[in-house]
Amino acid sequence: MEIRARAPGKIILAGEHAVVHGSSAVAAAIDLYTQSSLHLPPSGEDGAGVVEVDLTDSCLAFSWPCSRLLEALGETCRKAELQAPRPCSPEELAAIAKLVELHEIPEAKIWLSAGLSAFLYLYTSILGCRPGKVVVSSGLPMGAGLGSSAAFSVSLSGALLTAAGVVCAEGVVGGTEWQLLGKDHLELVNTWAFQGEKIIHGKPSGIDNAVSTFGSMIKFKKGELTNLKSGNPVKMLITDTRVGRNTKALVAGVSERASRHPDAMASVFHAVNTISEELSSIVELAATDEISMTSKEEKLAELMEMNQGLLQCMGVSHSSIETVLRSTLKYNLVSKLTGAGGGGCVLTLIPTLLSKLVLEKVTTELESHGFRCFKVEVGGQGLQTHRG
Ligand SMILES: Nc1ncnc2c1ncn2[C@@H]1O[C@H](COP(=O)(O)OP(=O)(O)O)[C@@H](O)[C@H]1O
Ligand SMILES: C[C@@](O)(CCOP(=O)(O)O)CC(=O)O
Ligand SMILES: [Mg+2]
Repeated sequence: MEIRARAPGKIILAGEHAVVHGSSAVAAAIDLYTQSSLHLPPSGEDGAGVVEVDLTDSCLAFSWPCSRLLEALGETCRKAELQAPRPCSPEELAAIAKLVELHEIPEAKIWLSAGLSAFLYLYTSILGCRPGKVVVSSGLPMGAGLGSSAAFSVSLSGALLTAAGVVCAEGVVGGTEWQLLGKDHLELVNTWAFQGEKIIHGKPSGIDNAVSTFGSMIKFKKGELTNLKSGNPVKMLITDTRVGRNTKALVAGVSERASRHPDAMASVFHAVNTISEELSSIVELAATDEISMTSKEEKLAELMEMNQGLLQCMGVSHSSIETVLRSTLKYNLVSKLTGAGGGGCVLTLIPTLLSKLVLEKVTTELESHGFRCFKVEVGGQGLQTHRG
C-alpha cells in the first residue's frame, strides 16, 4: 500500500514572533509543497522489520529495527490515543534523541536531527512499531522561513493518520490526482502536526501548521483561526538570502529579550497585533471591491514596512535582510522578512502596476548579491492526500 500526502509552505504577511506571545498574525499558503510517501508492507510479527525514512532533499536515509524502537519506546510504540495526541514527554524525547544519535548525521546537516525526532515521534505514536518506509521530498527551502518544518509535520501526519484509518479523503482537487480531507479530519491532522512542530521549534504558535493544513489566507491569534476571503491575491516576490538560520533559536532569542524588557516588548507585540488586525481588514475589504487595488497595495506596503521595523526591534533582522530592503527600496518597493528572520526569506510586495522591466531590474540586482528570487501563488489549498 502506498499513501502520499503533500502539504504547502507559507508566507507570513504580518505578525511572526509576536504571534508566539499572543498577538494576531496573517499568513497564507504558497504553492511549494513537502510530500511524504508512505509504503507499508502487509502486517507481520510485532517487532520484525524496520522503520525507514528517506530524506531525498538531503540525500540521506535512516532506518531503525522495529525491535529496537519497541525496546526504547515501550508503551509509546504500542500506539497512542489517535483522536487526542498527547505532548511528547521529556523522557520520551530523550529516548527518541538517543535513537536519532544511533546514526551519524554529517555535522553540516545536524539540524536534520530535530526533523528526525519529529518523524520518530509521529510514526511510532500513530502506527506503533509497524515496519514501513517514508520517502520525503520538498520544493521548499529548508530553514528559510517558508514553514518547511510545519509542511514536514503536516504531510507526515496526513500520510500516517490516513494509513491508520482515522482520516480519509472526501473530495478531489480539480484536474489533479490529489484529494482533500473534511474539516474534522484536518483538525485532527493539525493537532498531530502541532506536536511535531513543537519538537522542531520548541515553542511554536501553531500558525505554520494551521496554514499548511487548512491552506488559504488566515488570521491567527492564540490558536484561533479566521479564514480571510482575499479576492485578488497579493503578488509577492520572495528573496531567499540563503543565510541559514534556525527558528527554535530565534524564537528563544525573542523570548529572552521579552524577559529582559517586558514592558517595551509588550508594546512591540501590541503594535504588531494592531498591524495584523489592520492588514487582515484591508485584505477582506479588498475582496468586496470597496477599496481600489492601488489603495489596498499602498496600505499593505505601509503596514509591512512598519512590521519590519518592529521585527528589527525584536532583534531578528540580519545584514542580508537589510541588503534586500535597501535594494528594493531603490525601486520604491517595500519588503519585510517572513518567518523567523535571522537570514532566510524576505517578501517584496509587487504592485499590480509595476512594469516588467522594473521587476527584472530589481531581481537582477538582488541576484547579484547571491540571493535567489522566485514568485509564488498565494492562498491555495492546504493538505492533500493520494492513495495508490
Ligand atoms: N524535508 C525535510 N526533511 C527533513 N527535515 C525537515 C524537512 N523539512 C523541514 N525539516 C526539519 O525542519 C527544520 C527547519 O525548520 P525551521 O528552522 O522551523 O525552518 P522553516 O520552517 O522556516 O523551514 C529542519 O532543520 C529539519 O529539522
Ligand atoms: C517565528 C514564528 O512566528 C514563525 C516561524 O516560521 P518559520 O519556521 O521560520 O517558517 C514562530 C511561530 O509562530 O511558531
Ligand atoms: Mg519552521
